[in-house]
Amino acid sequence: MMEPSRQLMTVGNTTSFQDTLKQLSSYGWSIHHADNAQEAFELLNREACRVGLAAIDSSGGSLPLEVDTRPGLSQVQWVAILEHNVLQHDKARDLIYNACYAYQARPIDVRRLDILLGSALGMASLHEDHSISTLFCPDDSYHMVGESPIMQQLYRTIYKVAAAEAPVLITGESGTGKELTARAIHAHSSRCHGPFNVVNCGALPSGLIQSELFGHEKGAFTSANQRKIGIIESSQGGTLFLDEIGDLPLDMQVNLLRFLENLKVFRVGGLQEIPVDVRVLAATHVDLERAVERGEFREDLYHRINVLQVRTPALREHPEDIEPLARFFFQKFSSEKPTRVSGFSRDCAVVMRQHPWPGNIRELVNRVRRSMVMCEHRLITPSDMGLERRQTLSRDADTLQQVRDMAESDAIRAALARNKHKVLHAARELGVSRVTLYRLLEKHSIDKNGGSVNGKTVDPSTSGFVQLTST
Ligand SMILES: Nc1ncnc2c1ncn2[C@@H]1O[C@H](COP(=O)(O)OP(=O)(O)OP(=O)(O)O)[C@@H](O)[C@H]1O
Repeated sequence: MMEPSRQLMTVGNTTSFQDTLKQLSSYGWSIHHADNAQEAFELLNREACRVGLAAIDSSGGSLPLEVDTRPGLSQVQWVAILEHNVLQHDKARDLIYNACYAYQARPIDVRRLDILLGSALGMASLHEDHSISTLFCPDDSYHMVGESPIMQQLYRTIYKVAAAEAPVLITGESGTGKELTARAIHAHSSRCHGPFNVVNCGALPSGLIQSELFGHEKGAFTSANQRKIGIIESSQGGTLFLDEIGDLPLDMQVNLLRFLENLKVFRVGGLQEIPVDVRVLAATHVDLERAVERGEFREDLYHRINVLQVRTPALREHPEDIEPLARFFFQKFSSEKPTRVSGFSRDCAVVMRQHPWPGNIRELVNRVRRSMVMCEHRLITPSDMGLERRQTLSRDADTLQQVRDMAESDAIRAALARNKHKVLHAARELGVSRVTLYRLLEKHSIDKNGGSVNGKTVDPSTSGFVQLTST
C-alpha cells in the first residue's frame, strides 16, 4: 500500500513564496518549476505532478490558474496563495472557484498548507483511473480500508469536506465507521495538528453534561473545587466530534446551538464568554429528520449541524470489501501478537460473504479477533469466527431485504440462546453495542428471552439461514 508521491508543481513567478517552498521541501515535497504554460505541459509529461501551488497577484491574475482549463493542466489540483484583500476582485474569486482545490491567505501557515496539499493530492489520486484501497491516516490505527465504488465515493467526500470549515453530519448504521470517518476528516483538514476530541452525547451523565461540555469556574456549584475547562474549550484549534448527537437532551441542544452560532462558551458560573476556534463534526445512527418531526431534536440545531453530509455505508452494501477488510484486521492483529495462523480458509471467505453483518465492520473486527484466538489449525474456519455455512434459502423469503432481516433475526436469537439471554454478552458476541441490540430486538419483535413479541414467531431451524455455532 503506497501513498501517492509528493510532487508539487509551480508555474511562473514564485519569488513571493520562495520561503514557503523551501519549508515545503523540508516536509518531503519535491518541487518542480515551469516558467510558462508550455514548460508546464512538458513538465507534466515528465513528472507525475498532481498538485500545484499558484500565487494570485494583486490584480487578481494568476498565470497557472488562467491556463488551467487547458487539457493536462486541468488535472492538477491547485492550491492558491493570495493576500486577503485580493478576494475583492471578481477575477480572483472566479479563478479560485473554477480552477482551485483550495486557497490560503497570507500570512501562510506552512504546516496547514502542507496538510491542504496532502488532501489535494489524495483528491487528485481519486480522480485517476485506478481506485485506492486504503485512505491513509497519519496514525496507523485509523487507516480506512475498502476499494469498492461506495468506499471510493466516501473517500472523495471525506477529502472534499476536509478542505471546508463547515460542520459535518455523519450518518450511518452502528459500526460502519462514523468515528473513523470523523478522524479522517480531521486528519486531512488544516486542523490536523490541533486536538481531536470525542464526546459521546448518549453517555454523558445528565447532571454533568453542561460542565463537561462548557466547563465550570471554581465554586460554581458545591463540588466545584477548582476551575474545569470543558471539552469544547479544550478542542481549541482542532475538531470536536459529537457522537450520537441524537441522544443529547433538549436543554443541552439549546446551549449547543448557541455555541455553534457564535463559537463562544460560557463556563458554568463564569462571567465572560470565551471564543473557541473549533470545527464541529456530529454523528448519528438515528434518522434526525424523524426525530425533529417527533419533537425530540431541535430543527434549528439540525440545520446548523447538517451543512455538509457524509453517509457511511452498511457493510452489506459493499460485500466485496469484506475479505480485504478481514485480511487487513488479520494482519493488524498478527503484527500485534505473533500467531501460527496464516489466514482464512476458502469456506470462511464464502461464509463471510453470506453473513448479513448487522454489527457492520465492528462485528467483523470482533469476529476476526475471536477467530485468531479460537483457531487450532493453520487456516481460520467458519466456526472459528462463530459463523456457519448457510444450508438452504428460506422458502418464504422473497426479497433480498426479507432474507437479510431473517438472517439478522436468526443471528440475534442464536446469540441470545448461547449467552443465556444476557443481552450485554450477546451484544458483545455480535459486535454491536447493547443499545443497538435493544434496537434490533425491537425491530424484529424479539423479546430478550429469544421468543417473539406481538405473537410473531420465527423458527430458526426452518429459516435455514446463517446460524452461529455454539461455543
Ligand atoms: N473502512 C474501515 N477500515 C478499517 N476499519 C474500519 C473501517 N470502518 C470501520 N472500521 C473499524 O470498525 C470499528 C467501528 O468503527 P467506528 O467506531 O468508527 O463505527 P461507528 O459507526 O462510529 O460505530 P457506532 O455508531 O457504534 O459508534 C472500529 O474498530 C474501526 O476502526
